[in-house]
Amino acid sequence: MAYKIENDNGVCIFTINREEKRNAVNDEVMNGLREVISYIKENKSISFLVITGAGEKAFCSGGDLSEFHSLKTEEQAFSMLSKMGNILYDLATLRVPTIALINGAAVGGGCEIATACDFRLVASHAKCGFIQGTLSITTGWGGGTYLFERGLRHDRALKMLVDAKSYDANLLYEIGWAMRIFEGSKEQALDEFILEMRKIHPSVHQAYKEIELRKWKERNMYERVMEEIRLCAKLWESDAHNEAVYRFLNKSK
Ligand SMILES: CC[C@@H](C(=O)O)C(=O)SCCNC(=O)CCNC(=O)[C@H](O)C(C)(C)COP(=O)(O)OP(=O)(O)OC[C@H]1O[C@@H](n2cnc3c(N)ncnc32)[C@H](O)[C@@H]1OP(=O)(O)O
Repeated sequence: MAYKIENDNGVCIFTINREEKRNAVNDEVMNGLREVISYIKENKSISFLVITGAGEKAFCSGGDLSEFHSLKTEEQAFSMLSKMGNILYDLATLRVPTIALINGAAVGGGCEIATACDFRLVASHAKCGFIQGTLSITTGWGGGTYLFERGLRHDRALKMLVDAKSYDANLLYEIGWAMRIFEGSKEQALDEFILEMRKIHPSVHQAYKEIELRKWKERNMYERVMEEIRLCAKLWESDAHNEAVYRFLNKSK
């Protein structure tokens, strides 16, 4: 199965389980994310959602280019991008705190998933970046909009997007994208973080999130995410994008 969902005493852990593809997101993973979001909405005993990837090499390498490369037109691209864009919006607006447990590289859409989460705990060896520019596209799942809302200095957020390269963990911490860097096992890093969080009643965590989400509603967050996705869909059908994806998929041949 392309994903795993576990409930560890009120902490719901979603693991993308496609190590051989560096945990790239395909339709099955998207449907899994939908499933976990619905589960949390219906199950009030869940206090946290954690997203992570299988193995140590990658948290998530973004959209599965071998599957999504068949989408050629703007409308075809928009249909896939907006499906994931809606899922990420639902994730970002969940009542419970969300934690990206970044066990390895988070690039492209993987970096967008992490940015849509409230907290980013980053393994010291992990490199993360919005590398979409190297594929002649922009962030296609709303990640640019979330990044600009995350309180990073504007120049640092913008530079992270236009650099289109991966940053190491120290730099991610320095610019304020990573909340914490960890050495050793991700399970231990998560346990320590959850232990601190549990000192405060879940209703308090949820009340603070509500305050932030109200701000987002007033700032038309959903509409802005959809406009971002439309921009990416337009670039998706360009020759430059098609050629870049072809090069990636044929790099070792
Ligand atoms: C679609 C939405 C869009 C968005 O909105 O942002 C995107 O996400 S665009 C996709 C952006 N992602 C990429 O461009 C892929 C980037 N991948 C990498 O840079 C590297 O794979 C890595 C994540 C840094 C890991 O490097 P490494 O450990 O050296 O692994 P390999 O590169 O050798 O990959 C192993 C294996 O996995 C396949 N792979 C990796 N990422 C993807 C992907 N996103 N889609 C499909 N396949 C992917 C890679 O092709 C290798 O396959 P094999 O050669 O068959 O072993």
